[in-house]
Amino acid sequence: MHEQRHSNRRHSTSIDNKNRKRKESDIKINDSKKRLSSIYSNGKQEQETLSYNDRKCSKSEFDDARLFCDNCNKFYDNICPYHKQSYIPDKKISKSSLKHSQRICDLTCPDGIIIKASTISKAGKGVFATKRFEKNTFFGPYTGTRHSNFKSAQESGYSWSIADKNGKMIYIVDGYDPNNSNWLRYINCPNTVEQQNVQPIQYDRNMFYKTMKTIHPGEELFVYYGDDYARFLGIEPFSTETVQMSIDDD
Ligand SMILES: C[S@@+](CC[C@H](N)C(=O)[O-])C[C@H]1O[C@@H](n2cnc3c(N)ncnc32)[C@H](O)[C@@H]1O
Repeated sequence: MHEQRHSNRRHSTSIDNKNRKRKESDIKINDSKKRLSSIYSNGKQEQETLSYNDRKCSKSEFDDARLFCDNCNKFYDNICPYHKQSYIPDKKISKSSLKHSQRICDLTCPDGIIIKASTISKAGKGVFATKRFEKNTFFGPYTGTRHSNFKSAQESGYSWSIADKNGKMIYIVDGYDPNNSNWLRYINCPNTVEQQNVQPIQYDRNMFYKTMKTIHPGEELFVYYGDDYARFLGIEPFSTETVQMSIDDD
């Protein structure tokens, strides 16, 4: 799997180093968002102007610059030209207007998303829909501190690893810090395969979340963290190979 949820802890670097890295990663995230939103928000026009490739991709050819369409069961260089997909970016916030007690991640929820106590006992907070979201709606990207300290990622409980096409980790994105992360950090792991309604998609070196089915008002969002972390939470692993790279079998 390209995506792996790690259990536990943060790393430490100097403040300057941290700020510089944060700026660099902000630029990269913005590029990916622009790509995804230009593809999705302007889909019709893009379909005419961008060339897309409907060649089916094998696992070894996995390349996160392409997007998988569940309906066609194929990868495309850009948006699937046949099936509707949409992208909902985070709510924009002005850091200067933040009140003392506010945490940045809590303010990034887009319309139709709220954070409150999870339906899973002792799981803390979770994310709920207050309006309907269609299948194939993208959210994100997942934001956080970027580093490559596997051990600290393991201890954080809020980390995804971003991998190259050979499965080698490029970096970890760690949403542990509530002031350097977004609302996606609150999405819990489902206890059963039926509960799962969101899947992680690595696209353009960022982690996005995509709805796997229609989500109705009142429903909690759940993304499977992977077998290892499921075990850590005491959940019977049920890897359904839902990640982008692995839905390409005949
Ligand atoms: C990425 S955070 C999710 C947000 C977290 N609930 C919170 O309030 O900040 C992952 C942590 O949430 C809790 N969690 C997520 N899914 C869970 C589940 N199915 N059962 C128990 N705890 C869960 C665990 O403490 C886990 O380390």
